[in-house]
Amino acid sequence: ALASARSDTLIWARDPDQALSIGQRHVNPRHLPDIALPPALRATADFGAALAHVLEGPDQADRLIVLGVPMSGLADVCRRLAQALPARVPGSAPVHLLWTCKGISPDTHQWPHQIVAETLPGTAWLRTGVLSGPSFAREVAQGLPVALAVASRDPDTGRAAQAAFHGTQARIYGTRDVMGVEVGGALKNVMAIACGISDGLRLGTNARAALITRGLAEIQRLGVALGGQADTFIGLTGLGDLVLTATGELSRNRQVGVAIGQGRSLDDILAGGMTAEGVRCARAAQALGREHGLDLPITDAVCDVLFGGVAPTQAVAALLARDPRDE
Ligand SMILES: NC(=O)c1ccc[n+]([C@@H]2O[C@H](COP(=O)([O-])OP(=O)(O)OC[C@H]3O[C@@H](n4cnc5c(N)ncnc54)[C@H](O)[C@@H]3O)[C@@H](O)[C@H]2O)c1
Ligand SMILES: O=P(O)(O)OC[C@H](O)CO
Repeated sequence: ALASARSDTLIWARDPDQALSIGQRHVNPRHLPDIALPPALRATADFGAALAHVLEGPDQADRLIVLGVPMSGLADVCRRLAQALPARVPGSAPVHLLWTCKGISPDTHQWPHQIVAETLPGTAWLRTGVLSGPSFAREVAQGLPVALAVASRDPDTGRAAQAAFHGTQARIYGTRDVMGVEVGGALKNVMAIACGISDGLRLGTNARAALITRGLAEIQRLGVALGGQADTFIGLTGLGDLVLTATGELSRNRQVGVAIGQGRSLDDILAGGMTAEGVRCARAAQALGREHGLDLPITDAVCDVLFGGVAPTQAVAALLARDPRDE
């Protein structure tokens, strides 16, 4: 999306073959082999060169770095940045740093913004935020329209993202609610697994709608307890991303759920190395819910099925057998 909006976009890929293919042949053979990437897109495997491109490039007005790695790689890339960033940035304009990952650290239960703050202590010129919302990479790479949100405590970061992404394809909305956006992004993956399980069991569209709606209530309950704003969860990064991921066939989290509902084992499904962030963050979400005394029944059911040896049909029966309550 960035490369179609501006011609000075450079991708850093740690694998030199990937970088060569993206930069020279404009194709990503590993993830999107059938899609032609914008011809102006450049790529490098040299981290220092990529950073210099941002810091020393001609357009100092809106210097933007987007970290497109999964949760498991976020701390690592931030540490690389911390080592490579100069003490004083050339020029006077700030550098804006966005991340796209959706999840919770399985070991420390940290949210992405907490990992960024810990590994990259802020300087006056580095402004940070999360880029999130309903966005299958394949559709974005095909040039189809997409609406996203950038959450940052610094409104300039939202404005920088708007300036960089807005074009014919993307709209970016700004918000200050970093926690709400990150909770929505992480928990919708858990709910997508639940919906996938339900669809794999052929429980019907009524059941799926119930899971989406009650799943959203669960996401909002945790998000508000952690300091997020209630209305964030009916926006792009809450309801929007939940609907996309719980119903869209391109979702890897949903695919995991469908395969489990059809009787496959988690180990077998993940053997090919697929990224399904909901699997890695479900237990952390459950633990955070317990810490805050919250009822998260769908998250509990997903954990029971993924890690507790509970059969999907048993988990559904347990959800239906819960005591009646007000909506
Ligand atoms: N794929 C999507 O449609 C999509 C859309 C929106 C948000 N997201 C979120 O963005 C994040 C990344 O998703 P993805 O699908 O691109 O994941 P991915 O697993 O395909 O990883 C993206 C790239 O990051 C690289 N990477 C991983 N760890 C790294 C490290 N330590 N250093 C350098 N590179 C590293 C991988 O090799 C890969 O090329 C996830 O948290 C996902 O939830 C994905
Ligand atoms: O393929 P998934 O399930 O990781 O979902 C991708 C994006 O998060 C959708 O917004």
